[in-house]
Amino acid sequence: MTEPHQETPEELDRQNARPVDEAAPTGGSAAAPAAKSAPAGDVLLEVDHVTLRFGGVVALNDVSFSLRKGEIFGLIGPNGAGKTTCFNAMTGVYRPTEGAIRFQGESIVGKKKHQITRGGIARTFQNVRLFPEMTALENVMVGADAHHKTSVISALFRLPRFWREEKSGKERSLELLRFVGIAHRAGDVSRNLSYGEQRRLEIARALATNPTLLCLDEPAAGFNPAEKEDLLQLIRRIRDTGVTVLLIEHDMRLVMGVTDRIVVLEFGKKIAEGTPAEVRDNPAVIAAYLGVPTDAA
Ligand SMILES: Nc1ncnc2c1ncn2[C@@H]1O[C@H](COP(=O)(O)OP(=O)(O)OP(=O)(O)O)[C@@H](O)[C@H]1O
Repeated sequence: MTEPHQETPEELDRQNARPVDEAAPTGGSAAAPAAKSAPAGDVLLEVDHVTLRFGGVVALNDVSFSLRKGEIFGLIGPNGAGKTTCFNAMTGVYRPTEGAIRFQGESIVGKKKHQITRGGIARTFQNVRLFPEMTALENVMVGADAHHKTSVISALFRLPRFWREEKSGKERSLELLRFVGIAHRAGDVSRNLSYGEQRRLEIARALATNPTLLCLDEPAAGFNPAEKEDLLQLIRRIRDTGVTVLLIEHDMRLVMGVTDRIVVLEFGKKIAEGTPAEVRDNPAVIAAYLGVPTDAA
C-alpha cells in the first residue's frame, strides 16, 4: 500500500512561501483575473475513483466527480468527511493511494505543487497563510512575479525587461487588490490587516498566479453575515472573469447561494451530487448533517 506523501505544517508553509520563479503560468495582463476562453460546460478536472488512505484511515473511498469549466462547484460534508484531503490530492499535497486525477485531460498525480500551480490550479487554505511582515501588495506580487520571464542575468543587471516586468507585476497586483476590495491597504504589512482583509488578500494572491481553477478552502470561516455576503459577490465576480471555482465551505447558506453544483462527502465516500436544490432535498445528505441513519431519514 502506498502511503500518501504527507507534509508537516512547516513544509507546507515553506512551499506556500515559494517565491517568484516557481509559482505560475505565463501571460496575464495588468487587468484583474484574465478571462479564459474555454466554453463553459467542458470538463476541467476529473477525480476518477480516488481512494486515499492514511495508514488504516480511509480518508477518500473510491470518490469520482468532475468539475466543468466556468462553474462554481461546492465540496461539502460533515467534519472529517474528506474534503480537505480531496483538495490536497487535487493540488499535489497528497498522492492518491488509488485512482486518477486529471486536469484539462492530463494526469496531475505525482506532480509537484508548483507544477500544478503553474498548470493553472491555485488555492487558499483553511488557515490564513500570508507573509506577515510583507505588505499586502508584496504578498500579491509574489504570485504575480511568477508571470515574469526575466532571466537571472536580466534581473541581476537590471535590464529593461526586468523593469518592465517588475512594473507590470506591480500594476497587476494593485489591480487584484482593487478587485478583491482592499487596494487601500496595499502599503500596509499584512499582519496589520483585519482578518477579513487577510482572507481577501489570500484570494488576490492566489489569483495572481492566473489560475484556470481557484480552490477556496473554507473562505468564509470566521466571517459575519455581511462579510459572507461580500464574499459571495466576490466569488461570483471571480467566476465571471472565466475562472472556475471550487469551494469547500461549511456555511450552507453561502454554499447553496453561490454554487452551480455540489458534491457531498461523508466518511470519505461520495453520498450525493447535484444542484444545490437537489442536494438540499437528498435524504442521505439530510441524514449526514443531522446524524440520522440514512434509512431512518
Ligand atoms: N494527515 C493525516 N493523517 C492521518 N489522518 C488524516 C490526515 N488528514 C486527514 N486525516 C483523516 O482523514 C479523514 C478526512 O479528513 P479531512 O480533513 O479531509 O476532512 P474534512 O472533510 O476536510 O474535515 P473538516 O471539515 O473538519 O476540515 C479524517 O478522519 C481525518 O482524521
